[in-house]
Amino acid sequence: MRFVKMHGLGNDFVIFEWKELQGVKDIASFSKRVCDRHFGVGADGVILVAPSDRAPFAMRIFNADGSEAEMCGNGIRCFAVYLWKRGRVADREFPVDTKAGIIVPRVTERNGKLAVKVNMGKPRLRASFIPIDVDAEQVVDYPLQVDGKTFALTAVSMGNPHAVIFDLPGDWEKVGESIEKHPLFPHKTNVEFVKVQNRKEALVKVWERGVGPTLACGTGACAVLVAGVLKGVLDREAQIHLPGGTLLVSWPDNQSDVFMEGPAEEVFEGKLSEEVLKVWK
Ligand SMILES: N[C@@H](CCC[C@H](N)C(=O)O)C(=O)O
Repeated sequence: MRFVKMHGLGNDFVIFEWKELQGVKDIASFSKRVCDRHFGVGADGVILVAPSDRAPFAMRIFNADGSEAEMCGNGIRCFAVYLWKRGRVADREFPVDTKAGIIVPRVTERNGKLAVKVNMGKPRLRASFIPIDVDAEQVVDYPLQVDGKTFALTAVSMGNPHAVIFDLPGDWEKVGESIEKHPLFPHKTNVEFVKVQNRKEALVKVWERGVGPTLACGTGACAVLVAGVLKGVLDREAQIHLPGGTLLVSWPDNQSDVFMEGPAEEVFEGKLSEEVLKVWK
């Protein structure tokens, strides 16, 4: 079973072709083992290049704990570069079928390296779409009690749920884990902790649903920009600085789609050993 290891700003993925996984009965436990950094290849997620009846390809993304996510911003940049480098798409811009709808990446170049600008679609702000069990049209600065402290939370869905907090507590990993599993979020949530540097730049740490702390999160960076605009603390285009590097995100107006641009890099190709595969077949 062949795979390709890729990353977007250190948020790393193992990419498989759909047909390679036909014998795998339990994709959740397969993904968990593949992502294990000691007993597997090691990654934040597994991405499948799958068939679609409404786009040339569908992207499926499984987190390191085996759960399936609706979308992945860094993942879709890797997905686009993977297909483009292999001549599997004719144009630099093409639609990709995801569980969050059709998303459109465009392969570009920055400083002689491949990069991808992605039309990430519209942010969903209604509480019921995120979903978050709060009786409100939009959830901006909702006071959430966690471990005896109160955090002002803004909820945004970029196809997947995000809880954005404009604060960076020392124990952000512990707080992130508690919010991910908070009963207010029926599908759990990703959590972003933000320090605004100025109206065009923010420093962000991410606790990802189904993974834990990661070096970057593309959908998270988009959610941060949208939340920052709603709160009036960020401009409509800003650099979102994550531990693994910087993404450029824009949201031209409240009715428009969100755009995200950043790099994606292939690291190595490999083959899973028969010994490991036996467990799932
Ligand atoms: N790292 C991703 C998001 C991956 C899915 C996420 N953990 C979830 O469960 O929603 C990104 O770059 O967007």
